[in-house]
Amino acid sequence: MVTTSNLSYAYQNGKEITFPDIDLTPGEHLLVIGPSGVGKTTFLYLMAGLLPSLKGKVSISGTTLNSLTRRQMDRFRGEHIGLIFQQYHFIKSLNVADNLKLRQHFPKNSNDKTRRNQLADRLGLSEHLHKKVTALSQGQQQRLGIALGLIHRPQIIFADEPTSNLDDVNCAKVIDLLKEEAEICKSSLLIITHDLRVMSHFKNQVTL
Ligand SMILES: Nc1ncnc2c1ncn2[C@@H]1O[C@H](COP(=O)(O)OP(=O)(O)OP(=O)(O)O)[C@@H](O)[C@H]1O
Repeated sequence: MVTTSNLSYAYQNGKEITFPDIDLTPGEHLLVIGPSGVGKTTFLYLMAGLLPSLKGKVSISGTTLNSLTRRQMDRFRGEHIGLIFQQYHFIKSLNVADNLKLRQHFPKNSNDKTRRNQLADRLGLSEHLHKKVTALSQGQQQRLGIALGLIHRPQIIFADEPTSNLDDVNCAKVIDLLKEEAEICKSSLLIITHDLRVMSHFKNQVTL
């Protein structure tokens, strides 16, 4: 489902960062761990087609990302990939429910209220659906970021430090939710984390 080979990247004036080859099958989980600054987020951005690789290639469900135009890549990502970022990408002028609705609308043109309510409930956001996102706490924003990454039932879930701002109760809820969503949708799940609470739940790990 997700394979990388001989992948490397270099930021302007930075040295080349090389990455291990991975082969992630449908429904498989993988943790990416390693010290700060080693290139974990860069690896995720390359696999999600948010950065072009310097060398090597990424294939997702048989599509080689380098072969897509930027527009095709945006559409492909919107359809197949769920991204959970360290920094949130919300529309600040909209409330929580409308951010979720917008993510359902593009590109799948869905308006599945049951799905929105179910995810909001699982992530403890039900009573905040009509709040502006700027009125949410850090932890609530992180949980909304997780809902946005999952709402369209992506085939592949990439999550960058999804539990960094969460207390133990919400961390456990998020781990359960990620596992369950991956199980139900047979999605591949790749998580970058330093969080020992997450690491103890996933055996398959690669260290950068
Ligand atoms: N936009 C950028 N321009 C230049 N250098 C960058 C940029 N983003 C990251 N880097 C550098 O590339 C290297 C890898 O960064 P990256 O964010 O991928 O590391 P990381 O392992 O995810 O770190 P952390 O665990 O602290 O989030 C670091 O040395 C970083 O300083």
